[in-house]
Amino acid sequence: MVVPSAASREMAPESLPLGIIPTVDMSAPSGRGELARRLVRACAERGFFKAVNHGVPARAAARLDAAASAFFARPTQAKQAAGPPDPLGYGSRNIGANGDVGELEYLILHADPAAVARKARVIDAEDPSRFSIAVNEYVDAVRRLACRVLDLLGEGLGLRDPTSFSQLISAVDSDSLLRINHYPTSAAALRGPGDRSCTAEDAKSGNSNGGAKGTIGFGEHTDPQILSVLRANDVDGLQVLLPDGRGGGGDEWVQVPADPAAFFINVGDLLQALTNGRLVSIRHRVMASTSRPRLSTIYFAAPPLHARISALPATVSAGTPRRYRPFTWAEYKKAMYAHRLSHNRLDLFHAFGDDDAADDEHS
Ligand SMILES: C=C1C[C@]23C[C@@]1(O)CC[C@H]2[C@@]12CC[C@H](O)[C@@](C)(C(=O)O1)[C@H]2[C@@H]3C(=O)O
Ligand SMILES: O=C(O)CCC(=O)C(=O)O
Ligand SMILES: [Fe+2]
Repeated sequence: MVVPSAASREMAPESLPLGIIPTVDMSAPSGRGELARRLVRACAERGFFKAVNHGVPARAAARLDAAASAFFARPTQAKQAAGPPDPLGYGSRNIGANGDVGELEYLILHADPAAVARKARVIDAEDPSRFSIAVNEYVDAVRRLACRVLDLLGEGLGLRDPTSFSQLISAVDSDSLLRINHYPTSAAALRGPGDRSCTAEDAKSGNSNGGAKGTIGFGEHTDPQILSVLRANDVDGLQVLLPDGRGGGGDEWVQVPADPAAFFINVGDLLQALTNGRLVSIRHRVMASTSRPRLSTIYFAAPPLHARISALPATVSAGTPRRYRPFTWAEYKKAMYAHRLSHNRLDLFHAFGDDDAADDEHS
């Protein structure tokens, strides 16, 4: 386990070394070109970065947190009216439908305002529009941030159309989600009699319901979508797996120090496929805290279900043949829901020597 030093937490000018946890100043003090290059470096070498001066109003974040905290403070029975997750809705401990368990409760919402309005009726029966307004305002702000990041990545990668990625997530029928996770201090509050907590060792061995130390809040996985935009309160817990050679000495879990004013942005599986592996979808997990509850919100920026995901021409060459066969997001989602959280889903879509010419940039 690597705990970054205070120096690596400080904001670095765009040209300085990345550091274990790259920090990117989205106000572009060194110019747009430098910002685009730094984002590409961070997403290619780490798969994630911490965004500061990101432009998301603190008021939008505070309003959403207040609405979420009010929901999680409700009696269990009232919360269950918004579940079970199908896969949208309220869930507790069970993650997905394949036996994964974590020490959390959560809400998964489709980011579309009509879907939010429908769910708001059971989430805040007293004043559904209060909940919808908080979610819609927040989603608008984080979608804008995600689009800015994707456009800069498109520029930095030299795409023929640098807006190719952001177009996918801003389509009216985009399948983006908002997930709000609540990790209570007393995990026992979520468990029934006889249930045990899930440890890092259990999660590794596929048995996510064991005992002992190092309790897993949310087991290791990659995010399947294009880009994930995460914000959490001041409670640590998020860890990322730095692949061999990047942290020095083998794969290593790195603790990401909490910063409620920042966003933590990671590459999803689809962006790895669209860039032919140039940008990497990083494995991450959350360890449960024993002292204070953690509240986190993640916007998963996704394309429409029918979108065809195929490596963009700028990322395919004779020396770098296509790594994944083209697929639709609907096809990928089907595979993802059929597997455990920790499964390497992109492996299911390997091209195996198929080095056809790349498709058009608009998939
Ligand atoms: C075990 C599962 C939960 C998950 C769907 C899956 O079958 C595999 C991917 C999981 C994940 C991880 C990132 C997001 O939190 C999530 C909403 C997603 O899109 O993929 C979850 C899914 C879920 O909790 O439904
Ligand atoms: O709750 C968190 O901080 C991250 C959880 C996560 O990775 C996810 O929901 O996909
Ligand atoms: Fe995740």
